[in-house]
Amino acid sequence: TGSTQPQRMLEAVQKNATKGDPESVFSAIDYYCRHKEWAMNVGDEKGLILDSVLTEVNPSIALELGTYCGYSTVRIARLLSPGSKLITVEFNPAFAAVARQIIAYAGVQDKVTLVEGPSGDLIPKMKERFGIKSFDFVFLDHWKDRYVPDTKLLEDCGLLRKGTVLLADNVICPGAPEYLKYVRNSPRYESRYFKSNLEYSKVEDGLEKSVFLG
Ligand SMILES: C[C@H](C[C@H]1O[C@@H](n2cnc3c(N)ncnc32)[C@H](O)[C@@H]1O)NC(=O)c1cc(-c2ccc(F)cc2)cc(O)c1O
Ligand SMILES: [Mg+2]
Repeated sequence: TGSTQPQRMLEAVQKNATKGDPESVFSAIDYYCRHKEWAMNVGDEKGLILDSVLTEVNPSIALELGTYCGYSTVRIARLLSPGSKLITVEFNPAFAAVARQIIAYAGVQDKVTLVEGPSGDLIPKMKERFGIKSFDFVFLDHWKDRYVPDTKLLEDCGLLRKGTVLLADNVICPGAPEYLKYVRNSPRYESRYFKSNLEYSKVEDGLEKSVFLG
């Protein structure tokens, strides 16, 4: 009955996943999006790269830009150590409403703070609103032409520290060419490209991992 695609994804989760089991939640979404309706989740293939970078970083405080329906929110939150937090930013209220339900169904809501609004407005308020000193990890997955301005904003707001890891989705498809130029040419970042495929497809895409050097 779900009239929108995000609502149909939520239905697929409620029908096929086990409440409180994050793995079953994102697996149900992957199955639905691979076999029924494509959707712009980071997906299972790039998701494995996300998992491995997260396990390496083990962030105490993480930021996600572009929640969409919460697929990567659940993937990230399930790997966080006890007491660690993920702040995720989404400006589309309809997407945020579905994401909240998927996050709750997975049982990771205690680790996640979903903030509704545009990243450009919210990033400057992070310190005061959430008492954050700096982020250990940032997952960029929102409008691709916001990657550079928001990275600069994070720098200017003192929200990055020596060693903060930025991981950017879609640097090939749809593409974030300005962002690749920025992090690859800047002496303040150590950057590496993880080649993969666009979610649920054979088209090339990849994740760019960039360590802020301070
Ligand atoms: C941008 C979206 C992801 C979400 O980001 C929220 N958002 C935006 N700008 C802001 C902000 N400034 N602040 C807060 N939230 C924000 C939005 O509402 C979406 O829910 N992601 C994509 O468009 C996306 C597209 C594709 C894709 C690839 C090939 C195709 F043929 C077609 C589409 C693949 C992907 O993997 C994506 O990630
Ligand atoms: Mg993406």
